[in-house]
Amino acid sequence: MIKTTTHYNERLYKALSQIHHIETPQLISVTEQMATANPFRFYQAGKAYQGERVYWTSTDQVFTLVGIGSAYTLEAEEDRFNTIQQAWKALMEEAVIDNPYESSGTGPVALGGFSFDPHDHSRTAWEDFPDSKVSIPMFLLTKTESANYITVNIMVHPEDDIEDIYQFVTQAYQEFLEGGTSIDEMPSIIGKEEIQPLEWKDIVKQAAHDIQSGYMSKVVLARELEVNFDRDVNIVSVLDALQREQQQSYVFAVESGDSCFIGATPERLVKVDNRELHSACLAGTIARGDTVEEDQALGEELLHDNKNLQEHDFVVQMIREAVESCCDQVQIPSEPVIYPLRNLQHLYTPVKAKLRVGYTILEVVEKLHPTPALNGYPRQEALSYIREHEPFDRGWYASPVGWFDYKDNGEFAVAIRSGLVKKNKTVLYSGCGIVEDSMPEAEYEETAIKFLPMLNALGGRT
Ligand SMILES: C=C(O[C@H]1C=CC=C(C(=O)O)[C@@H]1O)C(=O)O
Ligand SMILES: [Mg+2]
Repeated sequence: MIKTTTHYNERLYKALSQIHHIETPQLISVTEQMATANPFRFYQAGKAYQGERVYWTSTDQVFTLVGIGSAYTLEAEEDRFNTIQQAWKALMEEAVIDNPYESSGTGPVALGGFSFDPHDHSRTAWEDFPDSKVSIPMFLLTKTESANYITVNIMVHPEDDIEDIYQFVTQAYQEFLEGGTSIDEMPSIIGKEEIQPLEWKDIVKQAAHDIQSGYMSKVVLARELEVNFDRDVNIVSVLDALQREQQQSYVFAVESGDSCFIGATPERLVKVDNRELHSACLAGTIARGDTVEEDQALGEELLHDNKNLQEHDFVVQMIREAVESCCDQVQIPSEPVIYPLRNLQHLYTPVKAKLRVGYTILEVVEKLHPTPALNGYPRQEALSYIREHEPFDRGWYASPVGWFDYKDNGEFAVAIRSGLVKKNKTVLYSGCGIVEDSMPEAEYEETAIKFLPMLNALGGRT
């Protein structure tokens, strides 16, 4: 249980009292430090806000955000990154913020993400997820290595009664802090189906051929795996399993309407902390070995394999170009290293730089997305190819998912190794980089391994 203090209620009341005769809605945000906090219990306690919860933890698993409810939601279709940035800026200029803490990710924070391709509107499964959606949660838990914080955000409207809001928030707050119930058991899998695997191999063959003829240099092609359960999927138990099993990965869940987009991705798009920028190139894959020797031999093979080095190199080239256009002191090692995960190992090149004054994290996201790790190279040719040949809408798969705060710090991951959960049905996504030497069967096997993190967490290991 988390203990709150009277002091906090006083600060909340004081912040609310600062609102007099407003003509437009205004955000109030009050942050308090907590002695202890359990992110899963906090998430579970927010059950009444199902459809408006977000979970996020960084790859080192020492930074976690849990958002419950929505004080305000920003969505945009046209010029989506810029439109959201402008709306956010306007909202922050008017906001009443009481946050005595320095920690990034406290105070007003927006959590959410974007679709892969706003020009692909063959939605179907993705009707709950617009092209962009970030929310400022009503209740935000921020857990860092050394401290826990709770931020309450409230949008006050001109006609609102301050006393009513105060009563509502303090009561809801107390209920939250009591914590949720224990984690439910996972339901059982009753059916599992790979969607059109043979057709997918044909598309891969065709793509390798089109690359050899010079249409483009690389394209990432994905496929789907449908999993059905005897009852509704319990999001917290999947998060719990992902977090235990997938070290070195961002574990996330974004609920929207009746659906939840969930996964454990190793791929960072960008992190900005006090203008220090980190990005990553992660592409090129091989299996893990059964013994240490076999594992190392596979790693060595990957580090010298031309096909995988090529897949990786397109990512490095493009990210370098994007980062150099908005940063100084860009540092990118000339050779990749191995990034080991539970089920596979990748080629990895870290990127570090100093973000120039005047650039926001969303501007960087716009420049970087989609990288050739999930799209291809050149960008437009690969995007058109995916639109034309992949027989489904990617929705938010392979897209930026993350957060940013009012001090312009934030982090976005690339949401791969993920799936869309809707009640008792889940669709998983897995893709791989096709270059001129790609072999359909080997790429098929690679996507099969990439399904495993989600499949295992759902209880579907065979
Ligand atoms: C597109 C995916 O992986 C990308 C990230 C790392 C390695 C990849 C590869 O080797 O093909 C992919 O580019 C996915 O997992 O769905
Ligand atoms: Mg690959």
